[in-house]
Amino acid sequence: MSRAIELREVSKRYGDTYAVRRVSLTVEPGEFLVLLGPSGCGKSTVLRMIAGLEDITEGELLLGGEPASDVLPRERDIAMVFQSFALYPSMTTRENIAFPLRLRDPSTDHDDEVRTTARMLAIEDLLERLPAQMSGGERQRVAMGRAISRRPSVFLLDEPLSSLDAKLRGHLRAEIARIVAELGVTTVYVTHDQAEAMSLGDRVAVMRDGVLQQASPPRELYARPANVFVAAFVGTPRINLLEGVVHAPLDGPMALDLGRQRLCLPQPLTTDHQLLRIQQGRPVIVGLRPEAVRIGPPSQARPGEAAIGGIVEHVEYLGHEVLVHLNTGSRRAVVPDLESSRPAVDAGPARPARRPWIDRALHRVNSVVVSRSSAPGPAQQPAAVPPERRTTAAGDLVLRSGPEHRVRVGGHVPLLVDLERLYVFDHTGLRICPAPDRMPALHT
Ligand SMILES: Nc1ncnc2c1ncn2[C@@H]1O[C@H](COP(=O)(O)OP(=O)(O)OP(=O)(O)O)[C@@H](O)[C@H]1O
Repeated sequence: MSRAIELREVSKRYGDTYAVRRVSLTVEPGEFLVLLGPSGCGKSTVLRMIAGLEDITEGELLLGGEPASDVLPRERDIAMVFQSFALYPSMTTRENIAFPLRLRDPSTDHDDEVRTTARMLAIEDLLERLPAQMSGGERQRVAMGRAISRRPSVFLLDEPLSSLDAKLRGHLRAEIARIVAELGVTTVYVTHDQAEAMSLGDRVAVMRDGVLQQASPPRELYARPANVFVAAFVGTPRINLLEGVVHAPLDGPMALDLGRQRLCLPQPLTTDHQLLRIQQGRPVIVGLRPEAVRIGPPSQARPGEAAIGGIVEHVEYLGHEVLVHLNTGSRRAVVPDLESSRPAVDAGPARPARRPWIDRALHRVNSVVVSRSSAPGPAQQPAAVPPERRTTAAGDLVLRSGPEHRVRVGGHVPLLVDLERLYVFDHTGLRICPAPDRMPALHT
C-alpha cells in the first residue's frame, strides 16, 4: 500500500537559521516526486523530516492523511536510500536484503522475498557476494534491494546516484524509474541534477534557500517556470538571461531594449505581450532558451521572429548539434544562488576580459542595429541586477544550431529570435511573460 505525504507549512530551524521555510507540498499515493535544487537549499532536510530523522520546528507532516510529526521513524513504514550505500560489510547481498525482513519477523525464512527483490533489481548473481566484492553501481542496487524488500509505503532516496560515474548513473536512473513504477510506491527523490530530476519525476519540486519555488510536471516546469531561478535551473544549456527594459510608447510598436539592440514585439501584439505594457520603462529580465534563437538573415524571418545580430565568440561542436556563444552587446542578468552551484554551461575555458577585435566588431554591429532603433539613454539602463553582480565575461547569448551551420569565431551572424518563446521576468524575478496563471493584484 502506498500512502500520501503531506507537508503543511513545514519549517526547520537550526539555531537562528532556517534550513527549510514554510514548505507546503502534497505527494499523492504512488507519485514519484523529485526535490531539486542547489547544494544547501534544504532538500535533504525535507526528506529527513519525512523520515523522522529530523524534528519539524514548525508546521505539520501527514502520512496517509494521519498526523505523523511525532511518530517514531521505525513506525512510519518508510524506507530510505542514501548517497553512500549503507550496507553491512560483513553480510552478503542475500543477508543484507533479508536483514530488515528478519528484524520484522525473525522466525520466518525470507528466501522467496529476497529472490523476488533480487530479480527485480537484476542482482540474482550477486546474492553470495560481500559489499567489498561489488562495484559501486552493484552496491547501490543492493542498498535499494534492502530498502524495498519489506515493501514500504513510502520510499525516500537521497542522491542515490551521485557517487557513480555518468554512464552507470544513466543506466541506474532508468532502472530506478522502472522499479518504482513496478512497486507503485510513493517516492521522494532528492537530487541537484536537473537532467536526472526531469527524466525521473512525475513532478519536480524546485527549492531555493529553504523555500519551495514551484512543483510541476517536468514539461510544465520547463515551459512555464514560475520565476527566473526555476527557468535558469532547468534546461541545458541554461536559458539566456539578459537585462532589458520594456519600451512601450503610446504611439509606436512595443519593444524590449537589450542594451545596444532591441527586440521589436510583432504586431498585432499577443495578449501576453500586451500585458507587458504596464512595465513601460522598467527593468526586466529577458529569457531566451537556446532553441528560441536561430541563425538567419532578416529576410528569412518567419511571423513572430525578430532580427538581431551577434559576434561569434566560441563554438562548441557536440556532434549532433553545435552551441554557438555570441556577443550581442547585451548584459547577462545574474541569478544569485545559481552562479556558484551550477556553472554556466560549457562556456569553455575562462577567458580574459573582452578582446579588442570584439569591441571593433561589436561597434560595427551596434552602429547598424542602433541606427534602426535609437539606443536607450543611460537613464533607461536596467537596474535589475546590481552592478557588482554584473558579469564581464564575454558572450551573452548561446544558441543551439544544427551541425550543418559553419560559423567562424569573430564573424558577425544575423539572428532570428522566436518571440513566441520569449520569457520576461520582473525585477523581483517573477515570470510576467507568458502571463502567470494567477495574475498578481494591481497596486494603484
Ligand atoms: N545539523 C545541522 N545543523 C546546522 N545546520 C544544518 C544541519 N543540517 C543541515 N544544515 C544546514 O541546512 C541547510 C540545508 O541543508 P540540506 O542538507 O538540507 O541541503 P541540501 O539541499 O540537501 O544540500 P546538498 O545537496 O548539499 O546535500 C544548509 O545550509 C545546511 O548547512
